[in-house]
Amino acid sequence: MAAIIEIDRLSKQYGSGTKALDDVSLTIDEGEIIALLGPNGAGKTTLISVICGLVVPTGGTVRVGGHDIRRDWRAARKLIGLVPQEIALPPFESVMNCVRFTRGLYGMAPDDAYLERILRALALWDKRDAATRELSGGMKRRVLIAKALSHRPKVLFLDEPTAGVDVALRREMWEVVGDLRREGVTIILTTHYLEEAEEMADRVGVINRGQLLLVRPTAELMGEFGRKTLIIDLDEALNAVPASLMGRGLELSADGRSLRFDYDTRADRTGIARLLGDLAGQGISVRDVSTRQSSLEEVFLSLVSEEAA
Ligand SMILES: Nc1ncnc2c1ncn2[C@@H]1O[C@H](COP(=O)(O)OP(=O)(O)OP(=O)(O)O)[C@@H](O)[C@H]1O
Repeated sequence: MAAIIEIDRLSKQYGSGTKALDDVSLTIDEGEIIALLGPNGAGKTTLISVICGLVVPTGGTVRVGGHDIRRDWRAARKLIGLVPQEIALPPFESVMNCVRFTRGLYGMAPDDAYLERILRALALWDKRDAATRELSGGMKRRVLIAKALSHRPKVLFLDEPTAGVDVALRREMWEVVGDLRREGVTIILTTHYLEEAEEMADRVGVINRGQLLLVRPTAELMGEFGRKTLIIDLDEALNAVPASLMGRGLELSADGRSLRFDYDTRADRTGIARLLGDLAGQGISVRDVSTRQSSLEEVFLSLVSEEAA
């Protein structure tokens, strides 16, 4: 797949001395959805702002559709739509006029047929003549998306699209993003919600203190998190894992009273039934079994705290 965004060794140090981006490199392919995860102040908004030409980097380069964002900013900007974190709309303007106006800012000829399509897709067509102050918070957010799409960008940035919105609305936003992807729009979103990244993104990038700690396909990450641990509490303590059960990845606790067994939840055969059968065959009686699973949340937190250490 062709690369649409190429970020090479990007850094940004603000005048205050804060290093918001530290040597970030990332290539994003056309049509993919990538979620950037990271705690407050990690540098997510700065990264988006640099790509969109709103913040000047102190080092490195960014190309959008092959155009350098600094030397060739006009061509790069045309390919980009940005949905900012803050909702700011002219309160007395109608929805349709807002969207028309934004399209005009990009120097594009009027195209009401296209704008109708996006307003319909965003379930705003019925509200096209309403003043924006009459809309609910969720509708306002969708107007921001309509504005960002008004010039038919190839790349859409969503900066915390569902911050502070309720569960139903969050699901609705996810659907909108899914529809955009089907249209071939590349989407980069920032979020604090791991569930959101899981639900929508092809790849997840974790940013902390200006550094991109990892970028991995979501399915691959989820695959890792698909691993579970079975904890088997024993009636009587063992001194060691029985020889006949060696090589199965069993781990005995320090007090000898429980065994841990890692398995893949998605495997056809997890090996649990056989293991329990074999334990019984060895005359080892089991008092209780429980499972635990590390979530994306835990892995994310451990990554971020390792960095801080
Ligand atoms: N205009 C600015 N001047 C000085 N420092 C800034 C400016 N904008 C952001 N910063 C600092 O840069 C760092 C990264 O901020 P940024 O807004 O990019 O983080 P973020 O990951 O988007 O956070 P959040 O999740 O809270 O939106 C923070 O330490 C922030 O205080």
